Amino acid sequence: MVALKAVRPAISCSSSGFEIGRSVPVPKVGFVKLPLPASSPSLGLSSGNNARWSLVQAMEESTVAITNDRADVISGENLRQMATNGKATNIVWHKSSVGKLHRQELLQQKGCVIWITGLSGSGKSTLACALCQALYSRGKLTYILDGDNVRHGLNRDLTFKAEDRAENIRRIGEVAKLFADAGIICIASVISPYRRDRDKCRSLLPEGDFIEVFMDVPLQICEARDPKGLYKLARAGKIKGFTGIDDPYEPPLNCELVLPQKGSNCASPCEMAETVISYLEEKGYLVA
Ligand SMILES: Nc1ncnc2c1ncn2[C@@H]1O[C@H](COP(=O)(O)OS(=O)(=O)O)[C@@H](OP(=O)(O)O)[C@H]1O
Ligand SMILES: Nc1ncnc2c1ncn2[C@@H]1O[C@H](COP(=O)(O)OP(=O)(O)O)[C@@H](O)[C@H]1O
Repeated sequence: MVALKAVRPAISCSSSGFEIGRSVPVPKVGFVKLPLPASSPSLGLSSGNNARWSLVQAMEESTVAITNDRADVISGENLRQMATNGKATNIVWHKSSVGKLHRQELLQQKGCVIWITGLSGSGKSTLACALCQALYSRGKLTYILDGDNVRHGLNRDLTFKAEDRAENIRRIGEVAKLFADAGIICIASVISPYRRDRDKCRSLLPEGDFIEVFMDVPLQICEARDPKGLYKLARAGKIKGFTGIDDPYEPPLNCELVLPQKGSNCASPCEMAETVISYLEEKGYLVA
């Protein structure tokens, strides 16, 4: 049994067998103090005096859960972003009278993130543009976050080392979350080679709103395309740590859509865009 202590205003609740991924109902408005797991090798946590705590702001009938070393509101009022987090403390979410539902009503669509992952040259940017165009012609608002482009501004300080790639993906995931909250269909087109980094972005969004699309194109085809000549440079040793050559790419294990290369044939970008649009229609993202 783990007691959850309220800080302000006074509330309390408790849970038995509190584990990673388990959720706890929160009875009233306020802050709950959640113990992070006492011992979890995967999180690198230790027990006893080193046990860590996390403050989460919650409302009546919200549900709080611990995932990825972090406590968060996962249902009830849409307050996921309210968690005291990282190095920032004593921060309180300021709510607007115009919310996501109003914006979605205005746009006649639902905000979500379409996360296109795959090797360099697999066709991520081409699909992103085709999708943007096809949705635009249906009167739907999208915004593309392309890895190459974001690295010209927001992420210009980042290299291609694993930790910088992780930070690149974290920032893009957070920005994509804001676009989705704006009611926009956000299309992220990034190699995002590590499963863990992609899964963290998924966990930022409500269930269903992160739609992972894998460009399943073999390395030899991407390399033969080589539109920027980067594979050639990587093979010549002039670029170190190039994804697929001397840096890893971890394909998704369980994503929403796989756009496969069949032998030397590949669906056209427009056909691929239609596949994604059919998915959005089926899941209700193209209506408010
Ligand atoms: N070392 C290395 N490895 C992979 N890619 C490289 C590298 N150096 C530069 N580039 C170019 O950067 C583009 C990928 O940026 P991303 O932000 O999508 O990469 S990542 O998600 O952080 O791995 C990628 O663009 P795309 O070809 O559109 O994928 C490359 O053009
Ligand atoms: N569906 C497709 N069929 C054939 N060629 C494609 C397709 N999609 C993209 N390409 C070509 O592949 C190359 C890489 O596409 P790009 O979208 O830049 O990939 P990425 O963004 O993954 O690096 C480009 O020359 C593009 O014209």
